Amino acid sequence: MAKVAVLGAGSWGTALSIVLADNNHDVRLWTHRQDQAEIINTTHKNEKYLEIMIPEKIRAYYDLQEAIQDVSAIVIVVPTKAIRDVCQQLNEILHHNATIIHASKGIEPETLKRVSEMISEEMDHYNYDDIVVLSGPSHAEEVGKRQPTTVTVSSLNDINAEIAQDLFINEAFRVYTSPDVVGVELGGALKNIIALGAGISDGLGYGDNAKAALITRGLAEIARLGTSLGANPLTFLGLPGVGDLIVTCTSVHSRNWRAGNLLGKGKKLDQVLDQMGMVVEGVRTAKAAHQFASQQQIEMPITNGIYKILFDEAKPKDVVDQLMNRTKREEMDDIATLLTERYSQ
Ligand SMILES: NC(=O)C1=CN([C@@H]2O[C@H](COP(=O)(O)OP(=O)(O)OC[C@H]3O[C@@H](n4cnc5c(N)ncnc54)[C@H](OP(=O)(O)O)[C@@H]3O)[C@@H](O)[C@H]2O)C=CC1
Ligand SMILES: O=C(CO)COP(=O)(O)O
Repeated sequence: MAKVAVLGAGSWGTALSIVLADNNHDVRLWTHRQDQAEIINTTHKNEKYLEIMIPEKIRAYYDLQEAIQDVSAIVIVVPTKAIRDVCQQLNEILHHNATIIHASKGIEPETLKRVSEMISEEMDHYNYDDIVVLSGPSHAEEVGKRQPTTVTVSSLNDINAEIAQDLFINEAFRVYTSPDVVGVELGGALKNIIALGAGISDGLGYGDNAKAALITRGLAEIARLGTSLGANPLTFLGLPGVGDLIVTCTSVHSRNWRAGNLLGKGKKLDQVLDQMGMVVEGVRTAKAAHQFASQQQIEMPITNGIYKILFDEAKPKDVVDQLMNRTKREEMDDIATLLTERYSQ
C-alpha cells in the first residue's frame, strides 16, 4: 500500500483516486476549494464533476502540504492551464522524493510545451526524464464505475513508469507502458482538437462517414505534427493515439465533443465554454497546434479549420466545404514517407 496525493479534484482526479483506492492505496485528493474538500469528506460525493459515490477511505484535502506529507507518488490532474501554478506551489513545499505522474492532456499555447516539460521547468528537483504521463481512452464517468479501461504510462525513466503501472493496474484498469513520452503526450493532447471537429460535424447534422473521415484524416495530422517533434509514428496507432481519438470523437461523455456539438449547432465559443463548466482542453491546444503548424509549415487542414471556427468566427459549414474542396491528392503519401524515413535509418 502506498501513500498517493492526487492534485485536482475534477472528474479525472476523482476517477483516478477511485482506481488508486480500489488498489488499497492511501489516497489524498487535493482541491483548491475548501468547501469542496468539506463536502467530499462529509458526503463522499463530488457531484459537479462525477455522479458516483466516492469510497470513504479517499480523504479530500485543502491544505497542499498536508496532502503531500510522506507520499511516495503525486498524480497531477489539473487542466493544462493550471499546471504551472500547481507545480509552483508544489515546488515550494515538496522536500522529499516522490514519483510525479501527470494525467493532463494539452499543449501550452505560445511556448508549445507539453505537460511533462512544464512540470520539469517548474520543479527544481525534477528532471524531464523522471516525469511519468498517464494517457489513453478513459472517460472518468466509466472509470468511476469500474468499467473496463486501458491506458498507457510513459516515462524516460523505466523504473518510474513501472511504479506508475503498479500503482494503477487492476482488473478493470489495465495499464501498459511505452517509452515514447512525446507520442503519448501529443496523442492525448491533439485528439481533443479532432474531437471538437467530430462534435462540430455531428452538430451540423453530418453522419458517420464524416466522423470516420475526421478520425482517420485527423490521425494523419496528429502523426504529422507528432513525428516532426520526435514521436514514434506507431504510438499513434496505439491507445494514446487512435484509441483516445475513437473514444473522444464518438462519446457523449467527451467535453470536447460536446463543446464542438454546440458550436456546430451555431453557439458562440464563449457561450459554449460557460455552459460546459468543465475544462475543454482542445480549445487552447488548437491554438498551440495551429501556431506550431504555421511556424513549421506542417499541413494540418482540419486543425486549421477548427482554429478558424474557434478564433476567427468562421462558419462551421464553410470550413467543411473548404476541407472537402481541397486540391486532390494521394491518401497515404506523407504517412508512407514518415515511416520510410524512420525505418530506413
Ligand atoms: N475527464 C476525463 O474523463 C479525463 C480528463 N483528462 C484530462 O485531465 C485533466 C483534468 O481534467 P478533468 O478533471 O476532467 O477537468 P475538470 O474540469 O473536470 O476538473 C478540473 C479540476 O481542476 C481544478 N483546477 C482548475 N484550476 C486549478 C488550479 N489552478 N489549482 C488547483 N485546481 C485547479 C478545478 O477546480 P474548479 O472546480 O475550481 O474549477 C477542477 O476541480 C485535463 O487535462 C483533461 O484533458 C484525461 C483523461 C480523462
Ligand atoms: O481524454 C478523455 C478521454 O480519454 C476525456 O476527453 P474530454 O476532455 O473531451 O472529456
